[in-house]
Amino acid sequence: DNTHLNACLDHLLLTLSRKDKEGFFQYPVTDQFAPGYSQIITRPMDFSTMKKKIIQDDYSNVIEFRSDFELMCENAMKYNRPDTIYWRAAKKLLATGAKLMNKDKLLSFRR
Ligand SMILES: NC(=O)c1ccc2nc(N)sc2c1
Repeated sequence: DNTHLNACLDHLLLTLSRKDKEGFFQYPVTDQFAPGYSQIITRPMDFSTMKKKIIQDDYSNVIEFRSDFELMCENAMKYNRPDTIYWRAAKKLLATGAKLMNKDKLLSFRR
């Protein structure tokens, strides 16, 4: 059962979500706000979608959760130019996530 994993993922999501004070990553990006977004970004991801996936038991481990988080940040660094607040927020968020879900540290959690 995913009970323990989901509790961990909820904690990670809350911690990462709190870093996004401007709310750039809370909900799916619409073409209305970001012209041409759906043509440029083939695999959209955002915190609300990640929350839904936790509730639906879609994640089997933290690695899968981290992949969606990284996808979300990389999408923003692909669509937005480096001199934008969105690109800079994504880069900063990505660094926060890397520390929180450090690859080496996670290996020690494996059975
Ligand atoms: N996550 C993103 O890439 C993102 C979010 C919000 C937003 N609003 C705009 N006017 S462009 C834009 C991009």
